[in-house]
Amino acid sequence: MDLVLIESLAVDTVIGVYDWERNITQRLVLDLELATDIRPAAADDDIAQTLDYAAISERIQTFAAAHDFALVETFAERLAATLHEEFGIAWLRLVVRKPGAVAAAAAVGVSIERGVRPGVS
Ligand SMILES: Nc1nc2c(c(=O)[nH]1)N=C([C@H](O)[C@@H](O)CO)CN2
Repeated sequence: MDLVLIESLAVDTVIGVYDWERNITQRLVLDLELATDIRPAAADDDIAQTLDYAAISERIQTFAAAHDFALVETFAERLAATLHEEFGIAWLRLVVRKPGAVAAAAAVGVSIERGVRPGVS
């Protein structure tokens, strides 16, 4: 299985369960592994035959700006569904980190895998 990678993508969004978090934006940092077969794109040297990490990164930015979830769990789940629907991604791993949320930790967050890994039944 091949992967397109997006690492340490910083997005700003309204996120949090506490009252003081509802009127500010905070930074989330995302890592994504996106399953695809890169061979057709490589054979033809054609961006149209692969997952465009620039376009996906831009979509994630607009997603973050448009939503105001309480939980990072909800952010992750809804973003995974959006990327699956709009880009036809068969399988992905998404890590959402919220730096600074816990002072003693470098970051806290969630990691999810969604979809069916190509070649695995
Ligand atoms: N599992 C989670 N725990 C907590 C979350 C969360 O989104 N998922 N959020 C908070 C607060 O918003 C916190 O990040 C504020 O610093 C607490 N626990």
